[in-house]
Amino acid sequence: MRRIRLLVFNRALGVLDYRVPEGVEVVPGNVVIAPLGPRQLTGIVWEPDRLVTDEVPDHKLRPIIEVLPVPPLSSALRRLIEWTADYYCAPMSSVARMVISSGGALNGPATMTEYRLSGGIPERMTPQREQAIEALQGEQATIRELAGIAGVSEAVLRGLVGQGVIEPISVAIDRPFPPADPDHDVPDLSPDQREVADRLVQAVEAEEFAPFLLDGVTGSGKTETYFEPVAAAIRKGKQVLVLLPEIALTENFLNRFEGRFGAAPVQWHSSLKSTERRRAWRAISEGSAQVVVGARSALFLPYANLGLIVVDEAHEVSFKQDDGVRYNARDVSVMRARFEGFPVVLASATPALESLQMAESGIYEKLDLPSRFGGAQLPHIDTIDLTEEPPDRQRWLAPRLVEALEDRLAKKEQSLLFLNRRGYAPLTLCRNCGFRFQCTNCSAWLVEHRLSQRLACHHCGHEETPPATCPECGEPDCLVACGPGVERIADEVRELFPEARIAVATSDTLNSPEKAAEFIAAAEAGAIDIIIGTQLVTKGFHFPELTLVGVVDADLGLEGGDLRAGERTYQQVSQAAGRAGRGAKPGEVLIQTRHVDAPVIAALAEGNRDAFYEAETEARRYVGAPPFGRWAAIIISSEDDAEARQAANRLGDIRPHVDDVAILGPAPAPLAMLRGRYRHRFLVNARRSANLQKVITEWIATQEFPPGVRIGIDIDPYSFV
Ligand SMILES: Nc1ncnc2c1ncn2[C@@H]1O[C@H](COP(=O)(O)OP(=O)(O)OP(=O)(O)O)[C@@H](O)[C@H]1O
Ligand SMILES: [Zn+2]
Repeated sequence: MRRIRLLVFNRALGVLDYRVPEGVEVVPGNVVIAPLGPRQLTGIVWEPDRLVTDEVPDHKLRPIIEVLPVPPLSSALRRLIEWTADYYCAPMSSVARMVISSGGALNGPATMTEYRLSGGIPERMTPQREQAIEALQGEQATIRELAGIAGVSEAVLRGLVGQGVIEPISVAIDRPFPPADPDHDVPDLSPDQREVADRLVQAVEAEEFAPFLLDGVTGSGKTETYFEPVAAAIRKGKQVLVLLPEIALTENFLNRFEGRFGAAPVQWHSSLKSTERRRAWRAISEGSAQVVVGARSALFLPYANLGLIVVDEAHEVSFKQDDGVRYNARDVSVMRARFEGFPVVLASATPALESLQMAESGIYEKLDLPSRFGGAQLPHIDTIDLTEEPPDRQRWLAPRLVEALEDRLAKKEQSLLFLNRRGYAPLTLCRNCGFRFQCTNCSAWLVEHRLSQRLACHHCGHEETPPATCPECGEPDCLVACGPGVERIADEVRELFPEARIAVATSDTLNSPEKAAEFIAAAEAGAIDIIIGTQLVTKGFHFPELTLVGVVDADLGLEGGDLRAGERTYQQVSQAAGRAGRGAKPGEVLIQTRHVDAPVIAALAEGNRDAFYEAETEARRYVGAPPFGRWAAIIISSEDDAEARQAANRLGDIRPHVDDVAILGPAPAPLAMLRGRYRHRFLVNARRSANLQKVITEWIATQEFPPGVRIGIDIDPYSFV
């Protein structure tokens, strides 16, 4: 009688015991199918002593149905799942689901049908058929892809299939990825780059846990530098994961990767088709995927043989997941490297204070690239005090910034205007009665998007068409836009410089890898004079002709009760500034602000990074914020406000009184309603000595909540809404 314990992908079911039938081999980490009533469920075999459950007597155990044909999850990965669940107060099943993130991959090898020319000739030739036959010589793909290649409709090709001119071929879906060649095109590194690269290569060869902070100024060539340890890992037959914060960056990265290694890496992100997902998942789990580049979700995949993780732009907020398992991929990367015993590189020009602190206390090894590659200079930075040099009425660009733009246009150089606000205007109101357009599901204003002619909520995605009359007072043509978004800045630029070629770059306009690639190609080819963009364009891009960066509103991020506002502003503005003057010509940055004396702005203006970090460190030490203490946010939400408030108050009444842990609240969350749910919040501030997770889990566990109430726990939060 062999009993096994399963972690199943259903939080309510949790942990279940089963019997292994005669002749079936099972080891911990196997993914299996088991019966539950009339249904079937998927589970992972776990060590029984690490998962507690009420034991079912032997005679009641049902046999599992099948062991799925995928490699068992390694014990290191199982430990990572446990650690992540514990640290982020999340159910293990939810973490495990991020590992098994392609249902299709679990079913073993599969085939699909592709088509190619058979050599036959159609009974009747038409111009389109002729065109197709000519274009498809030597091609093999799906009908849809072939239609794209030939520039004819799918119907034309189906007609040719009917006549046997095009024939179906069965191919394995999971065909191998082209191999990367570590010696394909090795760059000449600068002496600084060489030193850093050598140290990292050495660490890869040592095959031991080693965390690095690669601290290099914008344009220092961090990518070329970390490609060397990537090459070293490939030579050793180890897999590599490169995490990028944004899908828009992938295209740029892919080109550089292909140039260096002669083949594209394996990609992992949310826009993959399900066949691409399963192909990638299987290659990753079997070890044939050498280098994977992906968004944060790539971190939990079951790599057979990982030997290096690089987290590029490691300070980026997008590594933090804000729903489901609220993990930070930067921090979990370090844990994964530790469990599996390999180096991890956090690369950034503006590291998180936490990362710098780890380096200072000797836990991370710090590697520096203090100057730009190829002799390019860091840009000259200046502030524009909007209280002294204001723009004209209903304008947002101060005269000095307009002059600078004009100057670049005359010199045929590129400019970038950075404003971290999508759409046309963040608020629309009625001139007659003052009515403000608000989201019906959230306590947030609707943002006008003029290009797509809609009012949109940036929190829940709710959209409306702007009405012709005010919904409150019925007055026609009375709506006014308040404040600027990037679209409005674009209008202003168009009016000022009708001849300029401009591009708006946001997640609305660059919403697919193809569109991002098109934008990058146009910008690199000098086909854009002025780029107007959100934080999306501040990271990673390298446009050599770009010599002017205008920060339209540096104060924007400083508003509100965000505990990380200072750091985020510093990072965003420096990253934006970092796009200027990366080529031969020097760069200039103009920062528009109303608070020239604010420490962040002053540090930015002086280009004095240390001053900013010192001030921020002191401020954090004073309030016990990370890295000196820890924060957690607990959000209690319900569709019924009274229910949410009562649940929060009851929880508040029984709050634990523990040394070193302060529990603030409950209070309505800054975003008091989100997606139709009312939200009340506790903020927990703990010293490092306290066991924050234990205090929170035990506290929450003492209460039963009505079914409509949800409790969200966010450890080390980045979002304070
Ligand atoms: N050793 C090298 N040989 C040739 N070109 C290089 C080398 N190192 C860097 N470059 C080039 O210099 C430019 C800047 O490098 P890269 O974009 O990697 O900088 P970065 O440090 O990532 O900057 P950021 O933090 O701003 O993204 C790129 O065009 C890159 O191809
Ligand atoms: Zn909304």
